[in-house]
Amino acid sequence: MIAVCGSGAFGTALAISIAAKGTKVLMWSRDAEHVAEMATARENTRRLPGLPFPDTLQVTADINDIPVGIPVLLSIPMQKLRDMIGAHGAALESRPLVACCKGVELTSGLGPTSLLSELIPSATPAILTGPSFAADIARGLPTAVTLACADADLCKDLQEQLTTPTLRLYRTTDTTGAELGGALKNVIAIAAGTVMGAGLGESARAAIMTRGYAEMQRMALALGARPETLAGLSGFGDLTLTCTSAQSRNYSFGLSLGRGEGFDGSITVEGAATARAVLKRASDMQIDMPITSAVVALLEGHHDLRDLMDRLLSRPLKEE
Ligand SMILES: NC(=O)C1=CN([C@@H]2O[C@H](COP(=O)(O)OP(=O)(O)OC[C@H]3O[C@@H](n4cnc5c(N)ncnc54)[C@H](OP(=O)(O)O)[C@@H]3O)[C@@H](O)[C@H]2O)C=CC1
Ligand SMILES: O=C(CO)COP(=O)(O)O
Repeated sequence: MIAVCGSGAFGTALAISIAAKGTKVLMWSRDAEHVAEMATARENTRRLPGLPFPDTLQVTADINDIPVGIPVLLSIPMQKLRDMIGAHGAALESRPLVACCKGVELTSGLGPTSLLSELIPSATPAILTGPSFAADIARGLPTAVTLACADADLCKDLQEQLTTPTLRLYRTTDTTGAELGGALKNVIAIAAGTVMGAGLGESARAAIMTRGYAEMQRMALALGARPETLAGLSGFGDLTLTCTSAQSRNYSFGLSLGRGEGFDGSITVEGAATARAVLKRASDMQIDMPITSAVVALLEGHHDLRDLMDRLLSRPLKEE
């Protein structure tokens, strides 16, 4: 048995996929009304409509229903994870906790596994990340992602528990690389969407993706990530998906920015807060991140897009 905390699009998709192979899954949400709705409809009509729950998937609004010791997947947006643990951490002690979110916390500069280690030292943190849209996972379309956990034996055990016939997990002990890949690619996806929304063309997007990847590597390697993790599913793989599909909320947010249109503020766009958190860390460490810096400037309304493109294009010429 496993549990999933958070019944957003991603938590629900993982719960459906894992339950569909016969594993018992208990999904928790803080919202009792939503839980009652899901229990009756046997689907999550609010966040992932049209994808029915297998019989092995149950829902609860009481986190204490989660049995002691079983692995818990935490699918809560990065900037909300501290609040969620603050309110419910006592029920999550002494067990594997698999962060299923992508970002860097604005207030602390920590990624999901470091934050879990700080808040629940008795638990063993892991992270599940990589190129995967919730709807694709829930529909049973073929998907491959990275599972990272510093405890190699536990990582192997979790890999077996969480892999399904259509959701294939690769494992690594490099939690730093896996979580930074997932966090940083969202910032570059906003930039890629902006370029496309502004009609600057696919060549410009390819440049943003490639130089964005260079930026991701500079930051991640300086923080101890392994290059092969960045080149894998959680880094290059997710960068490719997120910068090229309008299914991505980060990319779509960028499209709206580029077109000068508004964007629904209730939609989870992890890259916006992460861009600010990463830029602060980068400037403390004196790491050059011009695309991240341009995204932050755009978000804060300090410069318009044309001005920012001119700045990027007029940087000193250098070796690749
Ligand atoms: N959607 C996708 O395709 C993918 C998403 N991810 C990642 O998964 C993470 C979650 O995204 P996603 O599921 O799409 O987000 P959603 O916006 O769909 O859902 C967020 C969920 O978190 C819950 N939540 C928010 N704040 C709290 C809190 N303080 N306490 C308890 N629960 C809380 C929400 O509950 P409530 O409804 O009550 O507000 C909701 O269930 C993100 O980091 C994202 O990057 C990764 C891969 C794919
Ligand atoms: O992380 C994702 C795909 O791997 C989902 O991206 P968005 O959060 O931009 O929708």
